[in-house]
Amino acid sequence: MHLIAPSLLAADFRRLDQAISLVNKSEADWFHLDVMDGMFVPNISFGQFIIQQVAKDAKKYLDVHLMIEQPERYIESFAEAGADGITVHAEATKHLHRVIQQIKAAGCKAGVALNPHTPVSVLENVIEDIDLVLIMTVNPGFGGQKFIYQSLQKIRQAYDMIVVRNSPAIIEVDGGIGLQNARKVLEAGARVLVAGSAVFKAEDPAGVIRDLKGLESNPLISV
Ligand SMILES: O=C(CO)[C@H](O)[C@H](O)COP(=O)(O)O
Ligand SMILES: [Fe+2]
Repeated sequence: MHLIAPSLLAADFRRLDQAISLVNKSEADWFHLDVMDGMFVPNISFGQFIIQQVAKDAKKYLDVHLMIEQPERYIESFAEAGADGITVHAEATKHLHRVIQQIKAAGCKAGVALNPHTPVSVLENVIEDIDLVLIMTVNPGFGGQKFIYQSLQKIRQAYDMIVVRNSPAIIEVDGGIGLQNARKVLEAGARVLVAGSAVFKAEDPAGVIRDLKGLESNPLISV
C-alpha cells in the first residue's frame, strides 16, 4: 500500500495546530517536514525548534527532509527533536556514506534525496544501506512548483536499482504531486507521495488525502 505524506510547508503557520490535527485525523501516513537553510536552497523555512513543537502533537511518523548544506552538522539534533526518518541530499555532503551511518546511529531511518539533475547512479554505492530514496520532482526550495515529467524515468531507474540490488529502500516522490500525476508516479515505482499545495491549498484537505490514499497501489510494491 502506498503512503501519503502531507508537507506542512504549504500549511498556514498561524494555525499550525489545526494543520497537525488535520493530518492526525486524516488518512495520511506521515508528516513531511521541509528544512531549508538559505544556502543549499534559496529559501529558509524552519528547523529543530518547530519540529520539536510539531512532534508534541503529531501522532504519525515524522519524515524530515533536510535541504541544508553539510547535514552531518545537525543529524543528532534533528533526531532529538523527534524525527523518525531523516533524508539528506546527495549533493549537500562530501561524505554521503558516513552521514547515512550517522542517521542510523541516531536511531532514525535514513533517506537520500536527489535533485532533478542528479543521476540515480550516485546511489550505486549506498543503495543497500538506505531505507528511502527521495526523487525530487521539482527543484527544491519552494512549494507549489510544477512537476518535472522527466522525473518519471528517474523513478523507474531507482526502482530497477532497488530490485536488482535487493535493497530495502522505498521510493518517495516530492514536488508538484497531486491527483493529476499521482497514479503515474505510483506506476513508475513510488511508494510515498509527498503533497504540500495539493493538500493544504485545497478546500477539503482531508478529502484530497483520502483521494490520494484511495488510488490503486502498484501491486509490485508490496508491504
Ligand atoms: O521539498 C519540498 C520543496 O523543496 C516540498 O516537500 C515540496 O515542494 C512539497 O510542496 P508541493 O507539493 O507544493 O510541491
Ligand atoms: Fe520535501
